[in-house]
Order: sequence, then structure tokens, then C-alpha cells
Amino acid sequence: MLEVTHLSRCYGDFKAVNGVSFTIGNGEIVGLLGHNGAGKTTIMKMLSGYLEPDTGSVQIDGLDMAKQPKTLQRQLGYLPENLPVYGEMRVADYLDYAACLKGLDGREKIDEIRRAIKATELADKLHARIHTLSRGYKQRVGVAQAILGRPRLLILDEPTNGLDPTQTRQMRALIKDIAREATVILSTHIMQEVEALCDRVLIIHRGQLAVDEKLDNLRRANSIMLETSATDAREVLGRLGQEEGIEQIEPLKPAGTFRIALGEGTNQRSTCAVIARTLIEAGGEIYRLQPEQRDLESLFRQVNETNPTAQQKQQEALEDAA
Ligand SMILES: Nc1ncnc2c1ncn2[C@@H]1O[C@H](COP(=O)(O)OP(=O)(O)OP(=O)(O)O)[C@@H](O)[C@H]1O
Repeated sequence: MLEVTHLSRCYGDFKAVNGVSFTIGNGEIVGLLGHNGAGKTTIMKMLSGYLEPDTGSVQIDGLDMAKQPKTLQRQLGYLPENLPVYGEMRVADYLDYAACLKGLDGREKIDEIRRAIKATELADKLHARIHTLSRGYKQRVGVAQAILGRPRLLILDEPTNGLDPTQTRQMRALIKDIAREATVILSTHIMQEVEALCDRVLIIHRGQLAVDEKLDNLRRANSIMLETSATDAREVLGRLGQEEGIEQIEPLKPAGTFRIALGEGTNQRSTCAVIARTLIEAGGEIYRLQPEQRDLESLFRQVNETNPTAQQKQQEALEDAA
């Protein structure tokens, strides 16, 4: 459905998005996660055709955004980070205007506006001027314009930003509902949002795609965290090999910390016992040996630990020098 290939974009000398590629199938809900400034909004602007990539391409059902932007923009709905809703306009007038921009007219336009109003529960606010609405209602107006014309691809930049818990719950229910008919890609800083809504997560780190993982796989992942005085644990444990189900031993910082990835079906407890015995026999001390908690939050932390920012690298260099 959506195919993104080697997408890059600079602002001046600064590379905000660097060689990002992924594909999204029909009906998926995909979460785009990343720290402030990671490049999420820039990616979403390129997906929606509002910003041209320097290199790379965006294709929807085989059509290229660079070649047929108008055709494709009519098939997608976009909720930008900062809603470009015109404060002086009344909600009904704005939706009428947005429907015209999408090429809707006549009976179809009226039906679509009605459907969007119903889905976003905006009926009570139709005659209100947009600038008088609360943040949550403004967000609903943004979503209403995004779903006009039943887009097959919906791009939502921080859809629950600034909403209270009740509004957030309603917005998530609405997104789930919309996703029954459309593919959805949404950006957020909120891990629970991804866990509550998405089938899959893409984590962007400094403009690059660091993780592309289905949430089901993430939950199933099987690994052990080890902290030991034996900084050569990789060699010591490497001898155990595949028989104990050990697939990979990844050294982390600080020295003596390792992530041990296990094969499918390996029993973590018995492998932990073998690891402990082997290290102690080799004269090592064990400070931590436990199955790794694999949730989105720990994966996000791990991405940032293993891909430090320039500032973190500088801090580490200073600490090493001291
Ligand atoms: N118009 C612009 N001119 C110059 N730099 C920009 C521009 N827009 C974005 N940037 C920079 O590009 C980088 C990526 O910005 P972007 O808005 O895509 O990040 P983001 O992941 O959406 O961040 P946030 O979560 O804070 O919204 C940031 O360093 C930002 O300062």
C-alpha cells in the first residue's frame, strides 16, 4: 500500500531524515516513535506530499507522490502537528472548504461531511468559530477534515497532543474505528499510545530508522541481561553456543554488561542457570542475570543507549577522560 524508499531530507546543512525505507500494508496501524527532533514530522510531511524529499520516493499503491501528488493527496488524510485550521471560520464552513479541496462535491460532499461530523462528535459545535474551541475540539476538527473522502491512508501527527484523558480515550477509539477502513500511520511520544493502538512500531533516531518491529514480536522476544566482572564473558559463554539456545551475545555499556539473545522456545531460567555456573567456574562474579523485560519503553531506551547522540558521546568522552 505505502512504500517508502531511501527517503532523505536536509534543512540547510542539517540532515533531518537520512535514508529511511519501510513499507506498510493495507489495514495496518503503525506508530512512528522518536525523541523530539528525531525527524517524525519531516517524514510525515514527505509522506503526505507537503514536503519534497531531497532523495528517495513515496509510493502509494504503485503511484509516485513526486509524479502524481494531486491524485494521491485526494486519497490520503493528513492531520498535521500544528493544525492549519482557520480560527475565524465556523466548523461547518471549514469542513465544507476542506471537502472542496479534496475534490468532493454535490451529494457525496454533503454525505462525507455528515459522516466526519458524526465520527468526531462535532454536531454541537458546527456553528462555533474554530478559535473559540478547546484544544480537544480543535483536534477533532483536524481529524474530521483528515477523514473526509474516506482516505485509504491516514497520516496523523501526534493526534492526542494536548488532549485530556477522556478526550485521549475518545480519540484512540476513533482512530481504531477509522482503521477498520484505512491504513493509519501516527506519530507520538507516548509509548502507551502505540501499545494501545498499533500493530507495528517504527522508531526514528536522529533521522534514521532504528527499529521496525511488530508489537507481537516485540512481546515474544526472548533475551537475558547480564552484568558481570568477566568482561570477556562473550568468549567464555560463546563456548556454550547453540546447544544452550544462545543465539547472540551483545556487549553493552558499561563494560561487563551483555544482552544475550536466545533462540525461540529456549527456557530462560535453565539457560540463566547454565550461564551462572559457567561464569562462576571461570572465576567471574555476577552482579545481574535476569530475563530482559522487552516492552516498548525498554526498546526505546535501548535504541538511545546503543545509538548515543553527539551530546551523549561528548559526555561519555569527558567521563572516560576524567
Ligand atoms: N523548517 C525547518 N528548518 C530547519 N530545521 C528544521 C525545520 N523543520 C524541522 N527542522 C529540524 O529538523 C529536525 C527534525 O524535526 P522534526 O520536526 O521532523 O522532528 P520531530 O521528530 O517531529 O520532533 P518533535 O517530536 O519535537 O515534533 C529537528 O532538528 C528540527 O529542528
